[in-house]
Amino acid sequence: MTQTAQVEVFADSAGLVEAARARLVDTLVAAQRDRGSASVVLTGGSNGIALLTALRADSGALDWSALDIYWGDERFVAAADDERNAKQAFDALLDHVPVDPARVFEMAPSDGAFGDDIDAAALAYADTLFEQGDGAVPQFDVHLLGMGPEGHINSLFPHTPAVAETQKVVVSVSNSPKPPPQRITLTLPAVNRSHHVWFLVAGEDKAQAAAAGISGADEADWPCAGAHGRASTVWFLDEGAASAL
Ligand SMILES: O=C(O)[C@H](O)[C@@H](O)[C@H](O)[C@H](O)COP(=O)(O)O
Repeated sequence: MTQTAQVEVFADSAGLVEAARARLVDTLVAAQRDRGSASVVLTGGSNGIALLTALRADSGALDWSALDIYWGDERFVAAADDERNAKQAFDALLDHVPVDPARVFEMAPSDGAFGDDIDAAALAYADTLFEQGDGAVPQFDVHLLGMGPEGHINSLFPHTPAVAETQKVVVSVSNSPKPPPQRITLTLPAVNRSHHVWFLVAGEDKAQAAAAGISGADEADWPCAGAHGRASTVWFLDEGAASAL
């Protein structure tokens, strides 16, 4: 069932990142205690990566070896390209903590197993999700989301086929309005399998999108409005991003 969004406002981006870090550790540790393992979907962007840097410094009682790690979207570039969300995540965190490599599920790069066939790479990620979820997208414990000023989340941009997708759980995007143009992204039906969906949003330029997302605008206009966790939807905002609420 979709819950009402919770809104948490902090003085600055450092404050929201630290609050999200602490709550993420608590949520994942609780899932590991209850089920033996936990799962998280990572996001790119400055706040998403700052959260990973913070986790490297303090991950409390989190058992890194019992954590499944996914990505909500990826720039379809070469594996070594600094634009790649996964590369940034390895640099900030994953190269420095004892994750189980078999539990880290990256989207393919443009020089990987599928070469430049972005549709095959997107299909392969859907297969990975179905394998891990026994035939359905896993019910992720936490799906983290950054957000652009026009309300995009993952690589779901306003008024695009990707944000309107209702069947496929992973799609390719070949003309992203924000570079790089080629991306792979989870769709809203996949995001919305998550127990918790948490937005990490800072800056006054995001205020209108945050207000639209929180008040339940049309997701074609504001893709952020279409993402909901089954147990919680939390907006971690700084004062600038909260200024239009
Ligand atoms: O290429 C992209 O699409 C961006 O990386 C984007 O998805 C990012 O996550 C958000 O724009 C939030 O970014 P900030 O956290 O830096 O505001």
